Amino acid sequence: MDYSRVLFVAPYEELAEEARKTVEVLKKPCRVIVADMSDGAAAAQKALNDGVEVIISRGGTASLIRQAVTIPVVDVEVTGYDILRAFYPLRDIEGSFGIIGFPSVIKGCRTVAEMFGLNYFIYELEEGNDSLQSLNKEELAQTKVIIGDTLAVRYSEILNRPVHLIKSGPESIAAAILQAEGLIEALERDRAKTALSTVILNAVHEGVVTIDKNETIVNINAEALKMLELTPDILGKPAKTLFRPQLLAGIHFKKFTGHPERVNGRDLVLNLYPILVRDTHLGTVVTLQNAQEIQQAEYNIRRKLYHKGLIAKFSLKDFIGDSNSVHLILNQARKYAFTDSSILIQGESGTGKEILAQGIHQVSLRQNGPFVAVNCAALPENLLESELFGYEEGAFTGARKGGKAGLFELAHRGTLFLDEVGELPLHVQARLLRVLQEKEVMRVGGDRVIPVDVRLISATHRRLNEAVEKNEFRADLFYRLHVLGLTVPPLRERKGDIRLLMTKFLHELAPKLGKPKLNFTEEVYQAFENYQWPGNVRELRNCVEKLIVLSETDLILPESLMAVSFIKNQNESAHLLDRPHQNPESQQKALFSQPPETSDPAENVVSVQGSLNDIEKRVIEKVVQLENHNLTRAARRLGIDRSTLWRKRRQE
Ligand SMILES: Nc1ncnc2c1ncn2[C@@H]1O[C@H](COP(=O)(O)OP(=O)(O)OP(=O)(O)O)[C@@H](O)[C@H]1O
Repeated sequence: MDYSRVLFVAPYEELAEEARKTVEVLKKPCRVIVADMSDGAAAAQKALNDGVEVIISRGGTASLIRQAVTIPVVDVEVTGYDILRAFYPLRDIEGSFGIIGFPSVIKGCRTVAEMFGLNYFIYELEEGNDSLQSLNKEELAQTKVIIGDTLAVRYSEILNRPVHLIKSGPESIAAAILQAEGLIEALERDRAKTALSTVILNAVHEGVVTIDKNETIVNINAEALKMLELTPDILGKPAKTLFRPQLLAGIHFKKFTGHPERVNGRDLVLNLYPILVRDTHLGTVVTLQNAQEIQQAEYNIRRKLYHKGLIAKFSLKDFIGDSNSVHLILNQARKYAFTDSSILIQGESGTGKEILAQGIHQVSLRQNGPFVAVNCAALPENLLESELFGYEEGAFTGARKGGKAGLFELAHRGTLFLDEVGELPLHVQARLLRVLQEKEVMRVGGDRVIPVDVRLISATHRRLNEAVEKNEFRADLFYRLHVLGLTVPPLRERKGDIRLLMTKFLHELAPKLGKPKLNFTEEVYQAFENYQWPGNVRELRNCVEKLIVLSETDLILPESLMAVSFIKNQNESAHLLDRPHQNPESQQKALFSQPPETSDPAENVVSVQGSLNDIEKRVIEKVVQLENHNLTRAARRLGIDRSTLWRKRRQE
């Protein structure tokens, strides 16, 4: 114990003397001064500036000091020994005694006076009112001697009687000093705890504000001060200076987390925790987080976890073509890129719809965000919903522990590309519509909403407006997806692009395949221009690649076309080369034998030559055509899964 931390204010010299002796015996550092009543209080106040933390005093002086300072004041209690010591020498005095003092002294005195069989009267002083105004004059007149504490001694002249002071003995002084020491130790422990929690509170990255049960701010950490641009004088102010009263009203027994709120002009996310001690609400701890920082962190996590495959590879420059329609499409695409509206790209399979979607993302304001693509036809129906919207742990059997973020969440601040959007089942369409309206997703099996900022680009090879008419696609969703539209014509309608595409693909692929000098003959160019390309640019690219691989000289000759899958059959290739202006429909039909279709398309292909694969492919295409490009129905009719159908159509 530091010498300067405990001050003993003795109201009379003899007590001071006794205190000094006790201090020496106990070897406890304690400064002792003599000062009575208001002088004692003034001395105590002054001592605060010297770092005194506990004061010891006695009787009325102790009461006055307690009123003057905020630090703990220990009373030198009047013990039974002290009272006995005071009464013993007076025990043989004839006549009555007066006992004047504060309640703590009176009680013991009464017991001792009765033990000695004395006549006595009592005058009890009140804390804060130590006047003798209501003293009974008659009683006083019969009294020979007064016993009391320092106050009685002070009034001895007015009382006009001998006054015997109840002095404090060494035991009570020692008890007070030890109690003061205990208080200093408790203060130390308290300080250590406070220092620890202050360090913890200031080390956390969140703002923390503590409010007591009277809704007063009692603690605020450095981060909260910084976040809200406040100074520490906010302490002691009502909580409503910072928070809406309604916000705190409900926080008595239940924590409340993730609450977006504007505090002191800043957008924050608040968590409120009630402080409960044995079910009694003692206050609230509010933690504050910067809404933007949370979003950024969430976004970084999303990117980190799913960085693979979330980047757009193609730019608009990769969309090759010199026809008017291609120029028009690219022009529109560049304009659309600068908006945030949904885009629907329509066009046959292989016309480059995904290249356009990626290209738009690359020039859009979201270019640094993720590009997430999903093929709605390639995913089994039962998986589609959880893939798009994510799921919470335990949402269904086999759901991953901790749940899983959906593609919408992954595409946050970026673009989500829904390929084959026309294949979305109706119940998923309803959910998608809600997400687009609310701009937030709820994971499957979850109950919290997650705000998402996603630009949607969809693509379809179906005529979606016809699907709407047939009630296969929701009209409201169609209009939401089709705010802006792009239609990519099939390759057969822009034959002028064929030569350019052939050359580009040749220049891109031939060096990679170790045949940098390779060229097409004019006849091959023409044959390509004459073909109808049902698989569009994808098919053309694959054809070029195969021709490169199969070529044995530096020139690709018309004869090489025989080896290409779509015209593998010699008759067919001759047929295609001979009749360049045939329309696509009749050309498709030509792939099937005569007589024309019966009710079961499979019957139409029995006589078609070629490998089993070719025949299967033709059956599939025929059924897809008969089902008006509705892949779900086509798959059902073929007796295969929708995703299998999608895979088979893509297979070479
Ligand atoms: N205009 C184009 N320029 C260059 N390559 C193209 C073009 N159009 C298509 N391609 C080629 O065709 C392939 C398929 O393109 P993409 O996947 O964008 O077509 P899609 O219309 O989305 O097809 P699907 O409807 O079957 O998904 C691309 O990988 C690319 O090689």
